[in-house]
Amino acid sequence: MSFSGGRNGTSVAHGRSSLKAIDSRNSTFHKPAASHHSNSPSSSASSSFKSKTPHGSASRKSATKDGGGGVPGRVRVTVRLRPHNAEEMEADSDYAECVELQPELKRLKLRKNNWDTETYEFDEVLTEFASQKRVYEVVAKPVVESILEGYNGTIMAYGQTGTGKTYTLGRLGEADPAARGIMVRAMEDILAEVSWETDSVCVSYLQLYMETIQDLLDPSNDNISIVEDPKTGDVSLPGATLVEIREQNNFIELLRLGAAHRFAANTKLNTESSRSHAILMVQVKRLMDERSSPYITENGGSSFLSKNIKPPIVRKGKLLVIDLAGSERIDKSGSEGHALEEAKSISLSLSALGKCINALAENSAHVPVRDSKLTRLLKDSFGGTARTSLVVTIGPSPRHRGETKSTITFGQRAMKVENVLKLKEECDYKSLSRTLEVQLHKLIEDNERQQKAFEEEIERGHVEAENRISETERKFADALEMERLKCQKDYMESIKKLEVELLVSRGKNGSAVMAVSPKASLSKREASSITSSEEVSNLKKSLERESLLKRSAEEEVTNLRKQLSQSRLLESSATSEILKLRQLLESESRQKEKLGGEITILQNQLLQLSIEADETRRRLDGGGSAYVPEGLVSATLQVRHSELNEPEDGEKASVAKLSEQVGLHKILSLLETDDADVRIHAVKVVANLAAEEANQEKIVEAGGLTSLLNLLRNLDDETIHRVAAGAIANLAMNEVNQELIMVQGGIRLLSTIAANAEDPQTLRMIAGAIANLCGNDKLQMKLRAEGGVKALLGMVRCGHPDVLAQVARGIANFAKCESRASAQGMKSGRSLLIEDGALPWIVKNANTEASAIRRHIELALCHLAQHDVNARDMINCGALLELVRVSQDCSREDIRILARRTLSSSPAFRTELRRLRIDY
Ligand SMILES: Nc1ncnc2c1ncn2[C@@H]1O[C@H](COP(=O)(O)OP(=O)(O)OP(=O)(O)O)[C@@H](O)[C@H]1O
Repeated sequence: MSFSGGRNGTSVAHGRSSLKAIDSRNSTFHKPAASHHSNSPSSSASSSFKSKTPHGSASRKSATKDGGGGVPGRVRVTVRLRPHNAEEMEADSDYAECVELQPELKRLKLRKNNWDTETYEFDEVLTEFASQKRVYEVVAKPVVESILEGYNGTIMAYGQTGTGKTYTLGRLGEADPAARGIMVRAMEDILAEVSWETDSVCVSYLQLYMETIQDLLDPSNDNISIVEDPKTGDVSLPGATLVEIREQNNFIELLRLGAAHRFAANTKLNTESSRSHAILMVQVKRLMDERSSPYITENGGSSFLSKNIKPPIVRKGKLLVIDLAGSERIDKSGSEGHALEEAKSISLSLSALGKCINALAENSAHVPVRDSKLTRLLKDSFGGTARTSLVVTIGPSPRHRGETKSTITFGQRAMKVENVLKLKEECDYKSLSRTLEVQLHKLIEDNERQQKAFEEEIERGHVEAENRISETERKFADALEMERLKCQKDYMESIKKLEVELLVSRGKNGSAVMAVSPKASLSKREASSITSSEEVSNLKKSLERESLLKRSAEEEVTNLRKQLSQSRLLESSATSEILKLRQLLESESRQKEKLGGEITILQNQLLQLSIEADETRRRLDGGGSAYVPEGLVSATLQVRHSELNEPEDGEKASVAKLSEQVGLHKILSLLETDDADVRIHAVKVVANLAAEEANQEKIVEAGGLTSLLNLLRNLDDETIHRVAAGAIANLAMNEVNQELIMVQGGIRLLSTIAANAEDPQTLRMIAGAIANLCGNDKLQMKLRAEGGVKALLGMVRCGHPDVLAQVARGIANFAKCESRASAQGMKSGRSLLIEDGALPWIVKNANTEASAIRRHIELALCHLAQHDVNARDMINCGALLELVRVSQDCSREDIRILARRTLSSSPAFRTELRRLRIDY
């Protein structure tokens, strides 16, 4: 809460930057520093913040960003009135409405007694006709929007058993989607906003029963402890089941499971009453800016880590939706045995909550947060740095006026509690490190793959070049060898030829020398020499050709050698590239190691923090008195529930005090004093005391009623008449007193005074008193015989709307008792009201503008119409047509239904309506 916060003038802890600056002892149990008042936290937030996130763009209405300073506001309180239930319809029609709502003025009027009301203002006032959608929008939507932006928020329902807390928060709306409650609608809005790639939504559902926290999703887990971070003040329940929600259906399933496990014990007040506080905890984690995720840039196929590595920002919002157990007083719950223990435990935790709220509202230095588990759980979620919305639920029944008043007072106090919203934002180093690690692995793998491919490529080129060289060399050697062999062969053949030719020429020459002339022998020699020189020149040519071939082969070899050296160069440059890649890899590994080191440091810090948290928790558990002085704790325990819940208004408190100090007998004795001023004052005091149900019996027992009737009888003083009639009207709320008033001739007396009085206030009191008596079945005949009905009808001459409202109430009560008596066979014949001439006035006023008058008359018409003996009179004076109008136009559905039922069950009405051709 800040139920935490800093001492006045000390700023509250928030965010990472404040971690070191906050001393854990001072950071708890104090009122937040800011004291701005704002009627509407949501409006102040919307004007103060423009958050730019991938999720919440600037267009979002309530986008908020506190820039570290926090958003001032206060707890927002809405009051919701439950419609009458069937039992109240039956039992309460004797009484005036207890509560009147003015939603347009955001006001609630609570009836103090027959003629007096108290007015309260709330942030919103929701009538019994408010739809569940409207309730969600008013109570919960601003809180849900805050959660999505990284704030803590709480929505809590407080009120007497059976006033609609679970209806408001927990309805699943499966049969009728319009009936979906706040829990279901809140999750719908959350799921519509979050992104599944980056965000998460987790839910726990718990109940706090008899000071133990139990897991509604796993009932065997029934003693969950509350853990509080000593530095940030964050409260968590590490033992609770945490379920990640991605689909609304899964959430509904969880709610259904939780509701089935919720412990419910019957009490006299409500057979389905919840005896535990139900707590739904929704944790929303959102990645705020996708651009701030690790900067890994793809660049032409090769990747590298940017120098600017920023951790992603994560915002964490925690929503608590709390359906408190019924707030009724222990004595009123009628519990015994185990149920009494339950009621005490509920009372203890609600008292503790009330005390914390009182302390916060009064800006007190100490907020007694440790008095109950409920307040410890709410420490970081009520007021303080969280946005808080409280819906107080009330019922319409005047019989529970005391509880309704207590609920309203609780709500009024809560409206004074300030909050200073704080953003729950942190850097996600873990996810950064995870992402970097993944990226690093990817880079290493990429590099290894590329290096391998490159090496393979080079190897392939190398082998290919070698193959080509050896092939060329082999070809060249073959060609050379062939050429050499050919040359050799040609040469040998030429030599052989020459030798043969030489031999031939020698043989010829010898014989010729002997046979022919020397001249002929010479010319033959010359011819042979010419042939040889031709052959030599041929040989030379062929040698030259061979030389040319050899040279071109040599050139080819040189070329191939060049190619080989080029490919060797290529290989060495590839090797240096590989070297560079290896270096890059090494530097990336170093970077990874460095990050690993940082992560280890952070983990150590985390460990250190959790050790400190454990120690602090141990200290707190072992000796809470370090924070809450012993005396305060025991004093707190002694404070009674009633003291806390109902700080009385000045006048009532002083009257109660006076009565305590002076004594009731003494005050009543002053009614008979001769001093007129003292007497009037005493009558006023008695009237005020009589407004409280608890005093009514005591006053009558001590003879107060007799004294008041004597005053009316004996004094002709208008003020005395007015105030004494008021006191008698209050006493007439009690059934036993009603009989005593009759026995002591009260009706005749009141009727006589009414006949002569002109003052509308005096008439209003008398009409109020008679109207109360009209609701008593046993007194019907006597009341009428002593002129009560006539007196009541006579008072309409005054025309004042307050008097007319009381007259109408009396008539409705009387008609209801008559109708009941007729149904039980205890009465026959037409209504005494009709006999006494009430019908024309009823018809005339049945459609009046004043709702207080109209509602009673509409009820009276329905009661009169129940019995066919009244039908003829009703038809004759136009009451039937009014009844038809009521069955169609009445703003209250229950009355419309009653009128319709009455019309269709009466044969006389049916015949008449057929005759008139009126559909109903
Ligand atoms: N606004 C409403 N409109 C119609 N019916 C309502 C409304 N509020 C409550 N009810 C009905 O009143 C009854 C009691 O309501 P609910 O159980 O919500 O009260 P509660 O305050 O949660 O009681 P408890 O403290 O015992 O849990 C239920 O039957 C419910 O349907």
